[in-house]
Amino acid sequence: MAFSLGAFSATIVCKSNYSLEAGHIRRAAEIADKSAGFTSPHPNFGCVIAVGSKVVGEGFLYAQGTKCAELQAVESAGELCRGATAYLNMEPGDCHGDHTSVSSLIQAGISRVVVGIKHPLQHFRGRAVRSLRSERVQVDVLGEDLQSKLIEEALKSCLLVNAPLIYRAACQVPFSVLKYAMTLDGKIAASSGHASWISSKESRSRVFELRGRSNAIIVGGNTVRRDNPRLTARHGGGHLPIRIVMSQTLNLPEVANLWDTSDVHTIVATQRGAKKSFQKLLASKGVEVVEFDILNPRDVMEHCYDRGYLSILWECGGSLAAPAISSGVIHKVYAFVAPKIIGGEGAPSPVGELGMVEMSQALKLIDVSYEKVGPDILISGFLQPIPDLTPIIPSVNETSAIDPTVTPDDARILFFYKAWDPYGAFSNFSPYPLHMTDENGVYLTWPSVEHYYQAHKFIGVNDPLARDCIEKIKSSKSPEEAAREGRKIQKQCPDLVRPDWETAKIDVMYKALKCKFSIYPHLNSLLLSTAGSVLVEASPYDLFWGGGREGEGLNYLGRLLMQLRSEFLGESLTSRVTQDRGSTSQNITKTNEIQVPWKLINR
Ligand SMILES: NC(=O)C1=CN([C@@H]2O[C@H](COP(=O)(O)OP(=O)(O)OC[C@H]3O[C@@H](n4cnc5c(N)ncnc54)[C@H](OP(=O)(O)O)[C@@H]3O)[C@@H](O)[C@H]2O)C=CC1
Ligand SMILES: Nc1c(N[C@@H]2O[C@H](COP(=O)(O)O)[C@@H](O)[C@H]2O)[nH]c(=O)[nH]c1=O
Repeated sequence: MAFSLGAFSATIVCKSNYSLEAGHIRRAAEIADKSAGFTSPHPNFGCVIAVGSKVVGEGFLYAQGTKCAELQAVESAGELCRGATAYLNMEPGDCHGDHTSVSSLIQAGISRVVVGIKHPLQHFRGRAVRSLRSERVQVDVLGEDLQSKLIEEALKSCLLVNAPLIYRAACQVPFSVLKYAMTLDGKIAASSGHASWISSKESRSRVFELRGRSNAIIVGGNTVRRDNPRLTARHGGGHLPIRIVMSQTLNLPEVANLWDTSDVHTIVATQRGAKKSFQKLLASKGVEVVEFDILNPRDVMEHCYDRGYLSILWECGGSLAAPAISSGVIHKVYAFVAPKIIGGEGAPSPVGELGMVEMSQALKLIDVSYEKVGPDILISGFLQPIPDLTPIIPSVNETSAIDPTVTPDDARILFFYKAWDPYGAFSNFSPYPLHMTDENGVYLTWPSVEHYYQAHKFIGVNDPLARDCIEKIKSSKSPEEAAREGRKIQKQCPDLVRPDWETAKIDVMYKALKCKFSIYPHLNSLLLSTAGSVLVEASPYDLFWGGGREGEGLNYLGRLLMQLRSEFLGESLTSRVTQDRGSTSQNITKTNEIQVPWKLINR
């Protein structure tokens, strides 16, 4: 949609009104932050539409796949959008190719957009800004087009809201926060190891909120032995992070709160080969065990990065906090200081041996905040400054993903995983609604392939509970919620799962993929544009649908997409292997024999 030059020039604002501008951007950042951690991992977007000082519309993204912040704000402002200014904490990513964020602003007649920060990922960076400008919408980016002390502060609030994404993108590990509660004399427990409680109820509620913003909470084996923690977010609703225990010895109790995985998943990270019998016991309780050659904080963080985590909260004691700090994976510290003295020469302190001998070597926190929480003081600050992304991204590793002409090895492999990655539209979590008939020929709409797939675990089961589960999954707000719901019910109520699920699931998936790539022309083109490349879902832990960390996964999602591509290209690979016109699962089994050896390629 084009605008007349007259309308454009009439909306040039006086840039001296920085206090107003900064206020609206800070509000966009504030509402963006409301969804932090709720459905992870996704960036936080907020949009405020204003006419002068008056806010006429607001919106924030709840999770990927839900209505974008800009569209919500436009809908709430209605006709008042015409000629108004939209304030965005971050440039939209439009990772699903639908461009709703940008087009909703343009179509509503927004004449100026103020952007807090450009998108941190290189393949999105500047794209939405260019699209808006090409439609003659005036775009001002903080720090580039607008500069002042107030603007700098507003820019900082935007950086803080998406700090996890920025650190993750720049450092190739998730954003990590070390949190501890200590007495005024610097102890995190009495010399007996007893620690409940040092901080006040108010402080501990604050910790629940911090947990709710994180993808995972980490503790060491000793904390499990000593405290038997639950590590859940109990502040009333919101996201529940998974729990990670780092234990070299696996000398852990057979019964522990963390082994109850009915609501939240637990991972035990350990040394390769440690106590196999205990590993089996954990597995029987639904706890995932991940072995590392040498267990250390950096490798565990790289593993978490591969799993797509944005933000980690370390709630360990000092002996684990020290190597985490010295290996450079901790970015921020939250210290709750209680006005209590416990004494005790052997009482543990928050950070163990760092090898420093002079005070001048001490690590100095940056951007320190002091806050009174109940009777305690919360001191927080960064150990590493928020990275400046411009020169760092893309990293060498990212280049091959961004530019498909760059190949990591001889064969051309396109990895996809998270929905906002360059080929993220191939992910089942990318939010493309499917319109499909059910077994009675009735048209139904599924918000994503993931919703469809998860619900089909329970379809055809003659039990009203199964039908309730289907409805619950179908109405899940996001693909992540649908996945969580489907997996949870499957685990807790195996009787509700259709008996043929293991043999039917590939056909169910193929049907959903075929619908997705048939009804969205740009997805169809994207899939066809990959002809000649091997598609691999880079999921490090789903060894059926994904490719695994080192190629140990079966990559069925990648295989089905390649099969679909062949079908669309009219050169069915399977028909060359076999004339069998049977089910997809039969075809795919035969196709296995001629798969490109992508597993040989080291990512
Ligand atoms: N006030 C507070 O905020 C907190 C207090 N605490 C208290 O602190 C005490 C426990 O402290 P602490 O033993 O330091 O804490 P942790 O148990 O959290 O960390 C140490 C344990 O981590 C495991 N680990 C795995 N990899 C490493 C590695 N590379 N380096 C070191 N350890 C590794 C080991 O488990 P394994 O031995 O199984 O191999 C080790 O014993 C308890 O008394 C607890 O109550 C704990 C957390 C917070
Ligand atoms: N003692 C202590 C903390 N300890 C941390 O909290 C964990 C217990 O969590 P949960 O079982 O979920 O209540 C414990 O294992 C340790 O990691 N935290 C605090 O905020 N203040 C405190 O005084």
